[in-house]
Amino acid sequence: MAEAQPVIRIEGLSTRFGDVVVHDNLSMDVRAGEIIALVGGSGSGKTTLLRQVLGLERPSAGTVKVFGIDVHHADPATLQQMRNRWGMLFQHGALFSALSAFDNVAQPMRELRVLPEALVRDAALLKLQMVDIPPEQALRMPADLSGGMVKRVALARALALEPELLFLDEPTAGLDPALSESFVRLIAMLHREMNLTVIMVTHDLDTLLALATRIAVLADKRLIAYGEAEEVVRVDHPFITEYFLGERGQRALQGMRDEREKARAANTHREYDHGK
Ligand SMILES: Nc1ncnc2c1ncn2[C@@H]1O[C@H](COP(=O)(O)OP(=O)(O)OP(=O)(O)O)[C@@H](O)[C@H]1O
Repeated sequence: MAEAQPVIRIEGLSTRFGDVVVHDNLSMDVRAGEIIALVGGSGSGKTTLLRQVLGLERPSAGTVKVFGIDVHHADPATLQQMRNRWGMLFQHGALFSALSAFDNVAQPMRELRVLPEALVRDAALLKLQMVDIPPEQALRMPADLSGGMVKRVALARALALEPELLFLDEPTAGLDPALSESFVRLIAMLHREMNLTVIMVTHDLDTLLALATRIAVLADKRLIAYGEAEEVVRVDHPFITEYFLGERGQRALQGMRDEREKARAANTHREYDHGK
């Protein structure tokens, strides 16, 4: 059977700023339902790549297709339609400070100019509820919200148009470990329930090992590894050794293995119980 078309296809992408080459002939696919973590050292070109996939920046060479459409050659109407099919959570400037939490989430729906206000209201409250913001908190202004709440409202906003594809730029940056963990659980739940494909840039090992189905590692202007965590850590490269195999990395990897073992044991029990 032919494989389904990837949600994102990057082919032969090169980026240079003046004399500085950031990406050199980079290719990668993202399949429906995956959670891809994009990692790499500072300045390795992660944010630039994300912005290129979103059509905000043009690469010097190569193509980026999202939903099978070339992002950099789509006409404005097509690009707008594509934008309505993806959501993004930026690390900074995630919310409009002059709008309440509710209005921030409602805004992408209002911009469509086709939905009746009653529907916008219900949908915005539902999205806020999904991220655990109760209706009585919905009219609070961003300045009055905690960092964790701002992230959750921004996530609700990214999900406002029921996207198929979600971009996350450092989703847990600035959150303490407990809040990070609950944010990770929230993303995992939304991924399952909304059939999302997710691509995230993150420095946080615990986040990426808990969520990513595949990890893409950018270094030396190339994708030096792209695969499941256990495959990636076997690639012999100084960045991978330093990032994944230091003390913190080893601890996070062990945590991931323990979680998977627990899930496997729970599944085996379930199958056994069904079989009885
Ligand atoms: N518009 C631009 N003009 C010139 N140079 C740029 C521009 N945008 C990015 N760069 C350079 O491209 C390189 C990659 O930047 P980018 O922000 O994509 O890296 P990153 O991997 O996201 O880094 P970090 O983890 O520190 O955020 C850097 O050297 C940066 O200075």
